[in-house]
Amino acid sequence: MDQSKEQRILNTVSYNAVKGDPESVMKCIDKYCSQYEWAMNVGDEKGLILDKIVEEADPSVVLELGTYCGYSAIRIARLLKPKARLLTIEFNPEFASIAKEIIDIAGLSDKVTILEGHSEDIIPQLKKKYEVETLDFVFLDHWKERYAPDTVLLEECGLLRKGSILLADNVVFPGAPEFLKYVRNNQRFECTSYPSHLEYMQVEDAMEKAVYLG
Ligand SMILES: CNc1ncnc2c1ncn2[C@@H]1O[C@H](/C=C/CNC(=O)c2cc(-c3ccc(F)cc3)cc(O)c2O)[C@H](F)[C@H]1O
Ligand SMILES: [Mg+2]
Repeated sequence: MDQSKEQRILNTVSYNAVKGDPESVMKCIDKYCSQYEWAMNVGDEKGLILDKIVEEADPSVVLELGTYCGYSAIRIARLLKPKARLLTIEFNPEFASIAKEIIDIAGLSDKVTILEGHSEDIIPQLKKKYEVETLDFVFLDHWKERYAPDTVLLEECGLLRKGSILLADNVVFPGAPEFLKYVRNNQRFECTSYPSHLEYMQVEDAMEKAVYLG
């Protein structure tokens, strides 16, 4: 049976990237996905916005929803201070195993833990099973209609504290209208829009930052 697109992305990374160099892994994926096969990585344009927001936040505990091939996990983890860690949730076993290998090639396995399963099952386990107190930063990039319910779940589970930052990809395309409605009409969140473009395309997109005010 011929390989999946995600397997081909792993092949190009393992063949062309410099082991232990996150930047070269990112470049390799961006080059492949802009020249050969489009894939839903946050990409280099929105990635730069993500970088700035992560650097400004300098988070110790990060949660990502939707690992996919691990591109944004690498993008975030490469900026984290030594003791900081990133937990990323992925329910597709093929994607989880490909992401694990790509994150390992980037040399970031000590900072990144892939939690295999459904966000709505794993989020309630973060405190007890994964020793999380509260989350400093959450990157939402999974199924778009799950952004809002999972935000409510994070709050209900006591995982957000004053100043916790939520950053959501694709709020324009494919779009996350319920999420935008929820956070923008909620005085417990301070929202900022970051207009950009869909990864590797000219199509308009944006990311939304929602800071939890407690
Ligand atoms: C719902 N709970 C989940 N728990 C754990 N893993 C999950 C969960 N839900 C999904 N996953 C996991 O998270 C990933 C899903 C990412 C979804 N992303 C997109 O759809 C998405 C789509 C486009 C896009 C743009 C234009 C176009 F023409 C077609 C597509 C662009 C983007 O940047 C995206 O992020 C993964 F695949 C899935 O297993
Ligand atoms: Mg996305």
